[in-house]
Amino acid sequence: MSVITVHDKSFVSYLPESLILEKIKALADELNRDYAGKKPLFIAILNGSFMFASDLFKELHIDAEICFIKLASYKGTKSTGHVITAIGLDTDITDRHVVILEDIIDTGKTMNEFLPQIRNQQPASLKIAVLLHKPDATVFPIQIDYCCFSIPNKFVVGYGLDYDGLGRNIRELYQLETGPSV
Ligand SMILES: O=P(O)(O)OC[C@H]1O[C@H](OP(=O)(O)OP(=O)(O)O)[C@H](O)[C@@H]1O
Ligand SMILES: Nc1nc2[nH]cnc2c(=O)[nH]1
Repeated sequence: MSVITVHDKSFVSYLPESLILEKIKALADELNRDYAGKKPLFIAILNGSFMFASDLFKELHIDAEICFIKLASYKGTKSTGHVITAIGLDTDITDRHVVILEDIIDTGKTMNEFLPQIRNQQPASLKIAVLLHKPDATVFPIQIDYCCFSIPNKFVVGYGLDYDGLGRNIRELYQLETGPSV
């Protein structure tokens, strides 16, 4: 087990890159089957999902489009409770098969605030695919359609996820040594 320090906190190794990529490949296989002939539109939520979205999209072999929006609510290891849309949606999603890509659903607040905006635009279908889900931390009821890993309620960094701006470039996932995230 390796330990790293990011800012003032210690994190221990949790999910190796090989396992993350294996799960993403399995998810892509499922999406290739479920969305064949539907030309889905993937909406990736920046910043945290950039690595997940990139690795997943490379494994899709069907006709598919991707666009990006930027939502943010975390400061340090805690949710501020306010979800800010820093870059909004610039693509018409009416009658499109939409799949939202998120790195993590923790409290569920971000998704809970974003989903009504998407539903208002009447997509043909709407599904959510996440790399990580913390079921014990989720307080807003979100239906997650595709999930790579259910994880305990501990703050994680790496593979696109940050602690106060740092750690996104770490290839594997690390977990805070002690304590819950919120
Ligand atoms: O379920 P929740 O408790 O709302 O947490 C999930 C959100 O938190 C992270 O975003 P963050 O606000 O850290 O922004 P970032 O992606 O730019 O790091 C993550 O990317 C999700 O969007
Ligand atoms: N980096 C990071 N961002 C989050 N946003 C919500 N939960 C988390 C988490 O555990 N780690």
